[in-house]
Amino acid sequence: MGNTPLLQIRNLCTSFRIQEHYHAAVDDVTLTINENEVVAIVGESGCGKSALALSVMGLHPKERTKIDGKIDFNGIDLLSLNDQKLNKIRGKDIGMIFQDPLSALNPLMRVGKQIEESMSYHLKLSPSQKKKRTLDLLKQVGIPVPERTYMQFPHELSGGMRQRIVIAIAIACEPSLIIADEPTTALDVTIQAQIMDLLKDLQKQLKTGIVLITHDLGVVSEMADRVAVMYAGEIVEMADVYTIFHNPLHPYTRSLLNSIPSSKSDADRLHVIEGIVPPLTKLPRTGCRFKSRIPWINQNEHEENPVLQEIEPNHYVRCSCYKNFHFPDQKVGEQNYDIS
Ligand SMILES: Nc1ncnc2c1ncn2[C@@H]1O[C@H](COP(=O)(O)OP(=O)(O)OP(=O)(O)O)[C@@H](O)[C@H]1O
Repeated sequence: MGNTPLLQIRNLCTSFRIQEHYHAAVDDVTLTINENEVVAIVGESGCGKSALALSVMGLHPKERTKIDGKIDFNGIDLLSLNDQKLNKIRGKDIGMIFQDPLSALNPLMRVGKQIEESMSYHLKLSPSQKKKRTLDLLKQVGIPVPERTYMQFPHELSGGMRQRIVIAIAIACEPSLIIADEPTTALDVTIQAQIMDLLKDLQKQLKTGIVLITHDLGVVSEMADRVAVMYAGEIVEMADVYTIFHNPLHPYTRSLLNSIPSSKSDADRLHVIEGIVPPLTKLPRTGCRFKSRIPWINQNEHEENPVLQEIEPNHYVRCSCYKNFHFPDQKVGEQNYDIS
């Protein structure tokens, strides 16, 4: 993992127009992804993960979206680019992998041609060079008989195989950054693990930076170098993956960790905070946004204007409510996570 910044997101606010007002789904997010680094963005549904990713890729509908802040990719200010210039970067320098491989692929085009198409747009290769590279890519993403799959249509492939094709397209131009938004959510559990293993291997080979968006902390522990935990549009905790798993501080992070299925005792399951992320129009915009989900905590434990504070080197937490936080059936200071 290098320390050269690849993507620098500064004070990003992404707001959507709902009726006549704009509501921020991403609210003042600052985050850096270094070269060859995997940064996971985690949080429940509706916390703003996809809104953040789509902002980086410039894929929000312009007429209903307002984006403020700065997104710097390799020294290029992405927010200042028009679609034509963004298209030159998307798919070439930034690869994308979305949740649903079927909707990411063209149902009417053979798999081989789809991979070649992305290369045609960005690379100057002869038809035979493109075909050779496509077959190599199919092999690289674990397709057993590349020559056959080259000629197949997406509907002839399983979900896992389709996601492998999407990954082949994402890496076709050897991007320095991949944005993977819930890359395995739509797949069977056994296939999920295979796809994550593939992504992990490719990341090591290609030394690509990855923004990995997921609500699955199991996936995070396998793959991420650093983790940003988002709640209600804000980052509430950010640290390296070891710290997040061994010394989580924000109540929301502690609760998410206890919601990981497998190997959790019944007691841990109790320590999962009830409720959901409020819809955009009902998000609290002042104070600690998590306050309403932990009503048993004394009001004066929360800060009036919580900001992300670096409480130890490279470990950031928002709001002082983490300090004396406990789950309802716990004593203050009692840990609910495995620190072995
Ligand atoms: N284009 C849009 N117009 C209006 N509201 C939107 C739009 N896109 C997202 N939202 C809202 O913004 C909030 C954040 O959504 P987002 O999709 O980023 O969440 P998420 O954390 O990625 O969740 P999921 O895992 O379900 O995709 C949600 O309340 C969502 O309803």
